[in-house]
Amino acid sequence: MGTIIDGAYWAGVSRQETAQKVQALKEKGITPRLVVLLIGDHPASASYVRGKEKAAWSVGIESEIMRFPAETDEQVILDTLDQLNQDPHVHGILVQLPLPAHMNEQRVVSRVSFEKDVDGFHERNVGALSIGTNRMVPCTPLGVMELLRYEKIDITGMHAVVIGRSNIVGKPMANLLLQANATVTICHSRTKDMRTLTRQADLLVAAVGIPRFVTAPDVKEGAVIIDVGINRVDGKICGDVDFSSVEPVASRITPVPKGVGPMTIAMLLANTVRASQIQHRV
Ligand SMILES: Nc1nc(=O)c2c([nH]1)NC[C@@H]1CN(c3ccc(C(=O)N[C@@H](CCC(=O)O)C(=O)O)cc3)C=[N+]21
Repeated sequence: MGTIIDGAYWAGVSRQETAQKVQALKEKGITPRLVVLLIGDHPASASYVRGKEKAAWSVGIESEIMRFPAETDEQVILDTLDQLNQDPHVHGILVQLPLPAHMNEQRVVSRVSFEKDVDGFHERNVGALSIGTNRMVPCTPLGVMELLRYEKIDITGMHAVVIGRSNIVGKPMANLLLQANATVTICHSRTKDMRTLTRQADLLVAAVGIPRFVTAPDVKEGAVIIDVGINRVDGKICGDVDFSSVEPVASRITPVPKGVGPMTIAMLLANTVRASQIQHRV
């Protein structure tokens, strides 16, 4: 039976560490500040954004949500970002994704100054990660690495298989695992005979966005299973892993909810503090 990794617990530990760093900054007269841009009225996005704001205040980070109607001109968003980039009281900027279809996602995301890019989506931060000079690292894969560290799982030499190749999770996840000396395989929608690959995984990261995609026959006995999926099925949230069939085969497994999700939020707060430190050179 796999031990369940308690992401909600570890996120609390991480938030406490962050809260102490916020205190230290405040003693120097610096109050970390995060601004979240929410464009359109995607209901899930609105709820995530409120969760982020609440978490920020809980560690002493000031947070503000700027809301824009879905039909807003992209130029209005770019101008807003230029202003926020200039504002010395703003340390972190996050543009909630997905954006309305008429906007160019990479253009908008890369308009955030790379020093305030707490999502780590700016081209410059992406490039830094790929050459190992990490600056801002995307929150979800960073949260996975923190979970592995907290759980004392040494991935050196492990065969890590990542399912999914998105810019937000799959690619940065593969880069971080590689930096930690895992042997990394990335699977995706065009991969042939995926099961043969996933069955070789000592560490399997599921980031496909398909509910219960990974089932017991995809998994090697004793593997560590990290479920990054957040899917809504019949009003309930479930992961990319079929938890009930996979859990008995795994050595450790993250649940959904209360697995990687809370760590993502905790890493957003940690990145905001890091951004404040970098901008004030402390
Ligand atoms: N620029 C940008 N950055 C993001 O980081 C980003 C984004 N856009 N767009 C949407 C996705 C989604 N995302 C989640 C983070 C935490 C939970 C989370 O903590 N979920 C709880 C459950 C919450 C619930 O019950 O609804 C859990 O897994 O336990 C979920 C989803 C961040 N995203």
